[in-house]
Amino acid sequence: MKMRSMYINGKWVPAESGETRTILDPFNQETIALAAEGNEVDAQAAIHAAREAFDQGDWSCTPAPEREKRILKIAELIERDQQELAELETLDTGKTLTESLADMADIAEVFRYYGGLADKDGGEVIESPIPESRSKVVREPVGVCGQITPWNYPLLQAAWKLAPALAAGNTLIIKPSEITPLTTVKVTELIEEAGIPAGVVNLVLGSGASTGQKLAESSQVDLISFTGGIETGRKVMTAATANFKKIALELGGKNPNIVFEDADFETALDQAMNAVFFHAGQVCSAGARLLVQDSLHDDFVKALIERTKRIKLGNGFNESTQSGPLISERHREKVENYVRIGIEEGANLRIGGKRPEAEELQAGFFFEPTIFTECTSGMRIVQEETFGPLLTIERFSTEDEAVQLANDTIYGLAGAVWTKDSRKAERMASQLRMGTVWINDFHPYFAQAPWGGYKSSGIGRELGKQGLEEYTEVKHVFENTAPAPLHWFK
Ligand SMILES: NC(=O)c1ccc[n+]([C@@H]2O[C@H](COP(=O)([O-])OP(=O)(O)OC[C@H]3O[C@@H](n4cnc5c(N)ncnc54)[C@H](O)[C@@H]3O)[C@@H](O)[C@H]2O)c1
Ligand SMILES: C[N+](C)(C)CC=O
Repeated sequence: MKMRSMYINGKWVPAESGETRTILDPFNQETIALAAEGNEVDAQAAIHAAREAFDQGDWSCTPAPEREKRILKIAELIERDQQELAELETLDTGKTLTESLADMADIAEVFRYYGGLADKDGGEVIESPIPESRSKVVREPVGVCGQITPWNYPLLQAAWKLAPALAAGNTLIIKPSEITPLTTVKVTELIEEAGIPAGVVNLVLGSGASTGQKLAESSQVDLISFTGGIETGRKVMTAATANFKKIALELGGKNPNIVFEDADFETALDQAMNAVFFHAGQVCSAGARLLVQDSLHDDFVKALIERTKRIKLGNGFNESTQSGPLISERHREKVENYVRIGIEEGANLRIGGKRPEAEELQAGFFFEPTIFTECTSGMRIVQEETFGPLLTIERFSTEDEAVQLANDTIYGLAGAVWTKDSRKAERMASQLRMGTVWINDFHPYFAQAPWGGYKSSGIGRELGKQGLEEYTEVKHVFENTAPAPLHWFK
C-alpha cells in the first residue's frame, strides 16, 4: 500500500517519529492508505522551511508573470489528473464521483483565476496633500501562511487557500484534515511538478491538536487561514494571538432556506432537497433550516417527505447513488445524538432518524435523510450545526417574521429566498445577515465571488479579489521629492 508522506523543503519525508495513520474508506471501512502522522516537530520543520524560503525571497521576488505561469501550470496538471484526483476524493470522503469531478473542475478554475490575478495589481498612486511629494500604495505578501482544512471538501478548501497565497507571493504550510489527506498529497505532487521552488509549499500531515495547533501558535507564522468547526476555530484564534498574526476563519453555518407561497413549487421543492441532502448534509452552507410560508407549508412538507423516501444511498462510485455515507462513526453518532435531542425537544420526526437497514450499507457510516417538522427557533436542532442529512422545518407568515427567524442564530454563512417577486427578494437579501444570499437558487459558489460568513461563521473572505487581498499586507510608500531640514530641534 502506497505510503503518503509529508513534503517539507522540497523533500518527501516520513514523520520524524515514524508514526503512521490508517486512512479509511467511509463506504466500507476498508483501509485505503497509510499516511505519515506528523507532530509538532514536523510542523516546526515545515515552518522553518517556509520561513527561510520567504525570507530569501525565493517566491515573493519571482516576477509576477512567472508566478502566474507556474500557477496556471498547476491548473493544467489538475485538469490532466482530474479523474485520478476525483477518484481519490470519492474514496476518501464517500461523496459521489460526479460531485468529486465537479469539485476538480472548480479547483482547476480557482488556480486559473488566481494565476490570472497574480500580475494584475501594480499598486495605486494616491494624491498626496503634501507639496513636492509622491505617494503610492502597494500590496505585498504577508509572509509565511499556515493553512488548515477540513474533511468535507478536502481539495476544494485547500485550493481556496493555496492558489491566492501563491499568487500573492507567500510561502505556506498546508495541513489537511488527518482523515482525508489523499488529494492534498496528490496536488502537492503536482505543485512540485509545476516547478514551485522548494520550501514555498510545505505539506504537514497529522492531528489538529499537534500540527494544526503548532501552525496557529507559532510566532514564525504570519497568517493562519482555517476552515473547520466553530470550536476549533476558537482554539485557532486564541493560539494565533501569541504574535497577533493575521487570521482568516471559515467556520460553520445553520443556513435558512426561505420559501414564500409565490415561489415556483416544483423548483423550490427540488432545490430544497439538494440544499440539505447534497453530500449527506456535510456542507457548511447546507440549507438545513427550511422556513416555509404558512399557506404552502403542508403541501410542501408532504411532497418533500415523498421525495426524501426515494433518495438512493450507496457507493459514491455507483452512478445511481445520490448520496454517500457520513465521514466517520464518530460523526454519525453526533448526528444520531441530534435526532435524540430533536425528539426530546418536541420536534416531530417525520422521516429517517436512523441508520438504513439495507445489507449493502451496513459496513459504511450511512444515515437516513431525516426531516423534523414543528420546529421552533429555541430548539438546539434549529440552532446548532448538525452537519448531517437532518432538515428542520419552521413555519412563517410574514416577510418580517421570515427575516427574524432566518437571522436568529449565531451563524451567518449563507441563505436562500424563493419567490417570484423580485422586490421582495431584494428586500429579503438586504436584511439577511449572511455572507451569501441566493435568490431562487441554492449552493452556487465560484472563483470570482467572495465567500465567507457574518457573525460566528467566520472572519475574512475566500475567493474573489477579496480572497487574494487576505494574503497581502498593504504598504504606503511616501517619497519627499525635495527633502530639506525641518529646523525643529536646532
Ligand atoms: N465556511 C466554510 O467555507 C466551510 C467550508 C467547509 C467546512 N466548514 C466547516 O468545517 C466543519 C467540518 O470540518 P471538520 O470536522 O474537519 O472541522 P474541525 O474543526 O474538526 O477540523 C478542521 C481542521 O482543523 C484541524 N484542527 C483540529 N484541532 C485543531 C487545533 N486545536 N488547532 C488547529 N487545528 C486543529 C483538524 O485537524 C482539521 O484539519 C463544519 O463546521 C463546517 O461547517 C466550513
Ligand atoms: C464552501 N463549500 C460550499 C464549498 C463547502 C462547504 O462546506
